[in-house]
Formats: sequence, structure tokens, C-alpha cells
Amino acid sequence: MITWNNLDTLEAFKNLSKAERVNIAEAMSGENGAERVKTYSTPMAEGLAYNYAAKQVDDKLLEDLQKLADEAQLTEKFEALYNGEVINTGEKRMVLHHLTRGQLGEAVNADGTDKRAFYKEQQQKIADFANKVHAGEITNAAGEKFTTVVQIGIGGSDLGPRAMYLALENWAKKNDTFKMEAKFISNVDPDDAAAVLYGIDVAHSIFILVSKSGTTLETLTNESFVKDALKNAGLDASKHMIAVTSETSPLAKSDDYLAAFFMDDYIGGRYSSTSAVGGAVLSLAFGPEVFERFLNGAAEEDRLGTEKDIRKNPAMLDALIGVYERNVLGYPSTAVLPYSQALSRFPAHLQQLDMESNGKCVNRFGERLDYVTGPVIFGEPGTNGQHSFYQLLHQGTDIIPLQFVGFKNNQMNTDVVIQGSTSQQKLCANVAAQIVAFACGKEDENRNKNFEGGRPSSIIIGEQLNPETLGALLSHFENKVMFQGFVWNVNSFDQEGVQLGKVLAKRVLAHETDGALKVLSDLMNI
Ligand SMILES: O=P(O)(O)OC[C@H]1O[C@H](O)[C@H](O)[C@@H](O)[C@@H]1O
Repeated sequence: MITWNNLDTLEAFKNLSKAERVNIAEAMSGENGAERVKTYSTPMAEGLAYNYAAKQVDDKLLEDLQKLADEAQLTEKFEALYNGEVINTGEKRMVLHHLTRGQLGEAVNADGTDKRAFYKEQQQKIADFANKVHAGEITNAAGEKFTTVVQIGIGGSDLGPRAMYLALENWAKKNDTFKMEAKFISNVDPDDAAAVLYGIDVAHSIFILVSKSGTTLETLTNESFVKDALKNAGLDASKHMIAVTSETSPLAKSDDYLAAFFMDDYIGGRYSSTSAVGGAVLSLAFGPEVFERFLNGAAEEDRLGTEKDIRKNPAMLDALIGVYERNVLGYPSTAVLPYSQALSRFPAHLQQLDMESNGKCVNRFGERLDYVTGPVIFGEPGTNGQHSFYQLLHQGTDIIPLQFVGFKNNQMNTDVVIQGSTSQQKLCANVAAQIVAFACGKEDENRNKNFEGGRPSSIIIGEQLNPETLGALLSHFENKVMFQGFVWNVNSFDQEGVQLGKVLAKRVLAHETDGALKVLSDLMNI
């Protein structure tokens, strides 16, 4: 029997609050620190490892976190989720994104079909379509090959797929699997679409309209923008556009598209990178085999999420340490710092994934919570971030837990030795140095140059960012956010908080405003 309880009612949480605080600076110094780096590491899928040596934990605290995991029934809740229980209570929906990449439990039937079979069927249809485009069997009206793919979508229909595309673009070029360049149009700012259209050859471009709901104003506006551009170029828009949407959306039955591929209401936008939402653009850009390898990496990581032992379940461990930092230590935000230029948009994706999921102040039953939930998430790739906001991370008044990601090898296999080391070595040296600098600090008589240390971090380390490791990385964070939502007893799968602004914007556009909104509308010249 699963029970959904608030965090502050759990005995294990009360104990956790009383636990002695670990001094990271001490723990990470000398032989002790060396031993921690070796032992406080949990294997992930595809050769990745989650290293939490520089987190504010010790064996005793890990035991307490295990008790919290058990009492909060995290494994059981995950099991219920992947077996098709209605976990998204706000919208009365199942939560099935794991089924887009594997079958963790029982068959889930809905809408008259087996859902795993449905997602696989869509993936296969996309693969067939992509193969035909690459082979020149599906072409523009002049019989010429498409060379560019442009995704039109926003939020989950943009951020995840865009981050994944950028993560694999150079890898695919190096590994001869790069098929088509991809571009993305998301913002309703007309300069976004205009800039993308300006830089491409529209006659050889295929546009993917991606909207789960089929009603998002920004996306529909950008679709019209693109259709106009195609028309002005003397082209038939329906020969250049495909759609990815849910079968129930208004777009599903339209004749305006060359083809349509489907996801459904059981996949949240921010969890949709492994569905047709990511599948179409990534299969067109890199080939369906690369997309499949990405799914396999995610599936392998998902399986680790079913482990009860937190030391064998990196997503659950990461989630629990995050809860400890947020609810016991009181840290307000978390920085995601990938030491990989290919992951330049990964933090932006995680912002939506984490904050749209767990930025809630009521529990699953709509009752106000008396404790804090999701932290503010932000980040930039290293080493760039070091020359930007790390000052605050090192010496600011807030302690901000850090999530590093780093790879031993680069993707392009091109490097140079300057001052006795390669660029890749410099990159890796920096991330190692930062972990110790944040943890241990450095005493200095000059207060301005003093580093207090005690700033916790973890790092996910891998050999190279490739389709499999990217899939594993994505799954890790998706499952981390899910487990945290379970602990906080919030519904991580709806997003009512984005509605009010949309409603008011519509009122502004209809000139139905008064008071402050009227004056602001006037100020903005609407
Ligand atoms: O895919 P769509 O239905 O167009 O939705 C796009 C996005 O907009 C919404 O407002 C939500 O905040 C996001 O969760 C969603 O991903």
C-alpha cells in the first residue's frame, strides 16, 4: 500500500534534521578526502559515475537518507508510476515517459493500445520517414533533397530537443552520422523566426511543428510566420512541414502537413525528449540509429532507478542529498555546471525540467506545504562560468550546491598542446580543482582573499559525451526530479503556474484591461 505523506510528517525526516552536520572541508582534506573520492561513487549506466565525495554526507547520514527513501516509499512510488498508476493527479493522467525507451514493469494499456507498442510504433514511423528523407525519396517539390530541419516549438517542445541536438552535433559530425543541420524557432519575438529563416535555404528545409497540446500561441504564431515565408518564396508549405503532437490535439487531423507523428497526454512536455518530440528532429539530424542509441542509454539508467539501495541508485541518492540540502541545510538554489561545451543548453533544459516540476507550494492534494520544495536551478558550462558567476559561488553569502558533469575525452578528437597540456586536460584540471576549492577553501589573513570552503558539490564523470551517455544523463536528472517530487509530496507532472500569465496576456491583446495592467499595456504600446 502506498501512502502519500508530507515530508515533515515522516520520522526519517525528523531524524535527518537532528543528524550531526558533516564538515566538508575536513572530510575532503588529506587521506580522508582521497578515500572519500574513491568510495563515495556510484556507477551509472554507460560507464558514467555519480561521485558525491564533496557532498555534506557521511555513512551515518547516508543511512538516514536510506531510511527516508524507504519511509517515503520512493521505489514503490516509481513502480506505481511505470506500471501506469495515475500519478499526475492534478491532470488525472498517467506518467509514461519511461515507456518511450523501455519497459520497466507491466504492460500499460490505455486508449485501446499497449502504450510501449504505441511509442515504439511512432519511433519506427519517424525512422522510416527520416530514412526516406536522407535517401532522397521524400524531397521538396523540385525533387531536391532536404538539407536542413527546423523545429518550431517552445518549452518542452524546444528546450530538451535543442539541448540534445547541440550535445550530439559535433559527435555526429566526427562519427559520420550527421545528416541534416537543425535549427530551432521558439520565441514569439518575431526576430527569432526571422533570424532563423534569414540564415537558411527555405526551399531545402523541412519544418517540424511540435506542440503536444496544439494550442500554444507562440508556436502557432511561429508556424504562420514560417508558412508566410514559404508562400513568399513560392513554395507549398504543406510539402515542407511535418507535425509532432498528441492525437487529441487540433493539429492531429490537419492536412497541412507532409506527415504527423504522435505522443500523448501521458508524457509531460519537459519529459518528452525521448518521445516523438525529440525523436523527429534528432532522427532527421543524426539518423534513427543514433536516436535509438540515445534511448538505450536512458533505458539503462532508468533500470538503476528501480534499485532500493540508494548507493546503487544514483538518481535517488542525488535526489535525497538535494532534499537534505534544501530542507535541512536550507540552501536555496542549485547550479548545474557541465564541463562540456556540447552541454551548453543542458542547464536551460534542466531549469524547465526541475523548476516546472517541483516549483510547487501545495501537495498532491492541494494543501499548502509548510516546507520548501524545488530549488532555483541555473548553470553554464565550465570553464566559462568560472569567469562569470563563480565569484558568488566561492565567496558569496549563500551556499549553493553544485552539480558538475565532466568527460575525460572530447568529442571532436582535435586538440593542441599549449604550455605542456592539452585543452581537454586543462578543462578536466579545472573541474577537479573547483571541487576541492569549493569544498576545502583556503585560509588567508586578508579576509578578501579568504575562502571559507564547505561548499558542496557532486560530479558525474564519463569517458565521452555520446548518444548513450547523453541518454543516461537525461534519465538521471528526470528521475532525480521525480524522486524529489515524491519526497516533497508534490505533483511533479502538472504546471498550473504557467497559466495565469497566458490568460492575462490574452486579455491585454483583446484590450480588456484596467488598472495596472492597462497602464503597463499602454507603456508597451499594445
Ligand atoms: O508542446 P506544447 O503543448 O506546445 O507546450 C509547450 C510548453 O508550454 C506550456 O506552457 C508549458 O509550460 C510547458 O510545459 C510546455 O512544454
